Amino acid sequence: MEDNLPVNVREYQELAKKVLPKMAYDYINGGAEDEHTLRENIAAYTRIILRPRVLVDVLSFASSCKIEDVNSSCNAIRFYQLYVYKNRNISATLVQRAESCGFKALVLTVDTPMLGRREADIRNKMIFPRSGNLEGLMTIDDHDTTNGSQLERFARATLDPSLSWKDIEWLKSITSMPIFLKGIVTAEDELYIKKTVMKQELTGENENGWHAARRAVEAGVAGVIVSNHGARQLDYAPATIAALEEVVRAVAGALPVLVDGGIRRGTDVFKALALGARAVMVGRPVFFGLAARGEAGARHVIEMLNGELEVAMALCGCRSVGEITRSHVMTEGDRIRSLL
Ligand SMILES: Cc1cc2nc3c(=O)[nH]c(=O)nc-3n(C[C@H](O)[C@H](O)[C@H](O)COP(=O)(O)O)c2cc1C
Ligand SMILES: CCCCC(=O)C(=O)O
Repeated sequence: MEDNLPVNVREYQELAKKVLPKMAYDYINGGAEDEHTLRENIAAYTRIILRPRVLVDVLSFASSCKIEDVNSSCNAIRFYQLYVYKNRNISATLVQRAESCGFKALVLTVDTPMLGRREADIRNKMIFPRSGNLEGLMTIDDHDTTNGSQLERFARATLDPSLSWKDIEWLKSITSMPIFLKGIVTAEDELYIKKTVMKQELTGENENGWHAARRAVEAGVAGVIVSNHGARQLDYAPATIAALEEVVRAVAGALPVLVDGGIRRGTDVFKALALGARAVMVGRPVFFGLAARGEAGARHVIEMLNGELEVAMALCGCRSVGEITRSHVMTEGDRIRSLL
C-alpha cells in the first residue's frame, strides 16, 4: 500500500497537476473562455446548505447506498457516449459496435454542434491523440501542429452542427438501446423533449399520468442529463446544479434526470439527489485519479465519493438514497424566498 494516499478529490487534482504534461492537464482541467461557468459549476454547490435530521437510527447506512445507486459509470452498466458526425454512416457504425459489445444505453451529447473556445488549448496548440475508435472510419488530414487547438479543428471538420430533433428519430431507428440526451440546462429544452416523446406514445386516455409517460419513455428518449459539458462549451451557461431543479420540474417525473458538472464531494452528490437528480455523473475527478495513480486512483476517487456520500446521508438522517428529499437542502432561492 502506498503511503499518504490522497484523501479527497482536490488532493488528486494536485497530484494530477504534478504528474501530467501541462498541455494534458490544461485540456482536462480547463473550460471555455473566461471560465466563469467552470468556477460556478463548483461554487454553486457551495451555496447549497444541508438540513440534517438527527436521532433517526442510521446505523445500517453502509449496506444501503452503493455508488452504483447514484453513479451510472459503474462496471456493470456501460453507456456509450455518441457524437453525431457529418457522415452519419460513421455514427451508425459506432452505435452498432457499441450495441453488439453489450453497451446498455446511448448518451447523445447535444451541446456540441461545435467546440467551445478553450483558450488554454488554443495557447498550448493542443494536440489530441487519435481515437482508436475512428480508425478505418475517418481519415483526418491535419498535420498542422503550429496553430491553435487541433481538437477544435477536428471538431469543426467532423461534428455535424445541423444536429436536430429529427436526428433523434434517426438514432431511434438504428438502435434499440435507450437514448439519453446529454447537455440540457433549460426547461424550454425539457418541455420540447417531453412533448416530442409524449406526442408519439400517449393515447389520450391517461395523458398526464405516470403510466403513459413511462410508456413514452420506454419507447422514446430514456432520460436527460443536465450538463454543460463540464463548462467546456458555452461559458456563462448556468451552473448545472443551479439548472437542475428547473429541468426536474419541467419533466415532472416523465423521464429520469441525471446531472454532471462540478461534483467533487459526496455532499455534492447528496445535494444533486435532493434537488431531484436520479443519478449523478463525474468527469474530471476520475481523470485526476487516473492521472495520479492509474486505475487504482480512478477507483479510489469513486470510493471516496461513495464514502463521503454515506457519511453525509448518515449525518442527515437518511438510511437510503430514497430517503433524501428536497427538504434536506436549502438553496439560495429558498433563502431569498424565506426573507420575503
Ligand atoms: C478531458 C475531458 C474530456 C471530455 N470529453 C467529452 C466527450 O468526449 N463527450 C462528452 O459528451 N463529454 C465530454 N466531457 C464532459 C464530461 O462528459 C462531463 O460532462 C463533465 O466532465 C462533467 O463535469 P466535471 O468534470 O466537473 O465532473 C469531457 C470532459 C473532460 C474533462
Ligand atoms: C470532439 C470533442 C471531444 C472531446 C470533448 O468533448 C471535450 O474535450 O470536452
